[in-house]
Formats: sequence, C-alpha cells, structure tokens
Amino acid sequence: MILKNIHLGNFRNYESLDLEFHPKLNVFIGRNAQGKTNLLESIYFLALAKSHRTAKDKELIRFKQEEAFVNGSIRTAYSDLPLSISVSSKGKRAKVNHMEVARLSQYIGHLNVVLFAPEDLNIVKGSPQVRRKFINMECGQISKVYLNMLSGYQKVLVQKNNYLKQRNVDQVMIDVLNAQLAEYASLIILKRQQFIRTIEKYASRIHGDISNGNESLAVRYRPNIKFESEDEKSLELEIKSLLDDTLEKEIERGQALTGPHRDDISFYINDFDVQTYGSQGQQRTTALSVKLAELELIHEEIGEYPVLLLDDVLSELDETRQSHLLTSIRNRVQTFVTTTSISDINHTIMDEMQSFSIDDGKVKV
Ligand SMILES: Nc1ncnc2c1ncn2[C@@H]1O[C@H](COP(=O)(O)OP(=O)(O)OP(=O)(O)O)[C@@H](O)[C@H]1O
Repeated sequence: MILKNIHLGNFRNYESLDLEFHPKLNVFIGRNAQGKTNLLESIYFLALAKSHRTAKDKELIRFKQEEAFVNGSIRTAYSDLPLSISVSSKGKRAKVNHMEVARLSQYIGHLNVVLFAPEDLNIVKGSPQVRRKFINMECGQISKVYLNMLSGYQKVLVQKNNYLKQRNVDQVMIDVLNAQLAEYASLIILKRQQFIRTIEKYASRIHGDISNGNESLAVRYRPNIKFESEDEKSLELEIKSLLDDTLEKEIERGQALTGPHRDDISFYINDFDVQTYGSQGQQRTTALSVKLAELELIHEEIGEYPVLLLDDVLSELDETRQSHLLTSIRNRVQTFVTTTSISDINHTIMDEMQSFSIDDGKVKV
C-alpha cells in the first residue's frame, strides 16, 4: 500500500500544503518544533480518523481557524483511492472516493498505518500494564473473539474484586465468578501465547537485520498463571482449580491476585533481559522490532504492507542500525521518517528516497 500524495488545510501549523510522496522512503527533516511530527500525525489522522497524540480533535485545527482537513490518495494492489477527513467544532466528516460515509467505521481501514513514536519505547522500559495494553490492542485487532473474552473477563474481575472487598465474602458467589473467569482466561491466555510466538518469529528476524546479525532477540510470554494445558477446555479446568487454591489468600488481601490481568512479556537479547541490562540503543531496537513485527502481521492478514511512520527513531540508533533499518524495510514498506539532521541518513540510500525540509509549517522538496 502506498500513500501517493497528501493535501492539508489548516492542520496544526500547516495553512495549506500539497506533497507528492516517494513510493519507498520519505524523510521529513527540520529543527525542533517545525512540524515534522505534525506531518506524520496528518497521515495517521488520514488513516484512522484520530490523532496518535491527542484525544482532543480540536487541537488539530490550526490556531484561530474553524476546520482542518487532510486529503490523500492511496494506491493498493487493487485500486487508487482518494480519502478525505476533516474536523471542525461540528465533528468529523470522512469521504472515501469522494463519497461521504455515514460512520467512521466505514472509513477506517482503507489506509493502514503502523506508527513508531518515542513513547513506544515503553513497551520495553515501561510497566507490565503498558505491555498488557500493547498485547490487548494487537490481539484485539486480529481477533474479535479475544476482545469479547477480554471485556467479559474485565467485567467479572471488577465484580469479583467488589465481592472480595466485602467483610463477609460469599464463597458461593465467588465460585461462580471464578468459573466464569477461568472460561474467559483460558482463551485469553492461549491467544496471547499464540500472538507472542508470532511476534517473536518476526521481531527476532527484524532485530537480527537491524543489528547486522549481532544480536538475537527472544520474546517470552510471562503468564501469571503457570499452566501446562494447551487446549482451551483443560486449561479452563486448570485455571479454575488454581483460582480455588488462591481464594483464601485473595479473601485475606481483599483482591483478585491470580489471572491474566497480571501477565507480562519479557525481552531477551543474547539471553540477557533487555529491560534490566539493555543499552538505550538495544532497548529502542527491541521496541522497534516488536512494533515492526506488526507490519508482518497486517501483511499476513490483508495481503499488503501498511505504510510505516517512524517518529524520531534515527537519533538513538548508530549508523549501522539506521542503515540496516532503512534498507531492510524500505523495499517492502513505504516509510515516512522524521529527523533533525540530514547526516542521520545513510548516503547509500539517498538516491532512492525523497527528502522534505520542514521550516515553520512550510515544506521545501
Ligand atoms: N493547532 C495548531 N495550530 C498551529 N500550530 C500548532 C498547532 N499545534 C501545534 N502547533 C505548532 O506545531 C509545532 C510543533 O510541531 P511538531 O510537533 O510537528 O514538531 P517537530 O518538528 O516534530 O519537532 P521535534 O523535533 O521537537 O519533535 C509547534 O511550533 C507548535 O506550536
């Protein structure tokens, strides 16, 4: 999938802008606060009808203006398609092939993007909660059943925690809730296990590429429930009996202590834990490889690569890693990168890319 061009009107610090993109690599170069991330954000907005960095759409509208819009044309294996999205105080309007859609869900999904932003480093460095959110988002995108099970699990978990907080715990009630939790948990755990194995397959290959074969990345699921069963039904029974075993402790503590709400993932490079022992560059390469694995997952699912948006990743990678990153992906995936300096870009790939100099909301090609 390729984004051929973009037209912005009153989007962030851009009054009006028309750009034609390179099918492989596009580099936005500029000093701090000139509008590089704003450009990536506009592509993200064109794809998903929301920003990656604010929930308040009105922040996207240029100061003192009424409406912002982003138009763009994409080329897929099947067709060329114009997309258009705008935001004003009246809400958002979206068009596919010049036709307004009634619901945003009919709009989203035409342009697929994967974004890597500096805060994605938290997949490695952050708390287990960040990693669970990452798994839930990714698994949820691939599997509707997973989303249903997760929302069921979370509802019952809240109920269970409320019961556990009461003075006189109703054990019969807890038993019913544990049975429901075990049913939801077994599917959640198996899906997570399967997802993490797939992520590891792709991420380890990508990490190997970026580190020029010097590092081998392993991604390990660390389920809170240590289980043996591989099929849903026997895992459900295994979990139920574990939940029963911990009930006394849970009553004592007044909260649910066991289950996938306490799962985590660990990352290892050449057998050491990246979160504890990894350098900045290794942690960034790991987070990047895990995120780039998403490209392969989407490719598996829809048969095309999404567009890749890389915000500020180059500065923390040495020249070898940068060049392996850019050369390994740009032949498969149309990539948009922001950087503060042209010297960050490896000269061997200069002839196969388009650079854009960004200065205070103006762009020079
Ligand atoms: N709604 C808006 N209207 C006008 N200007 C805005 C709006 N929102 C943000 N800006 C301006 O956009 C600029 C920031 O742009 P952006 O976040 O793209 O920076 P950047 O080039 O990626 O910088 P850095 O290298 O520091 O990450 C700031 O000057 C900010 O004032």
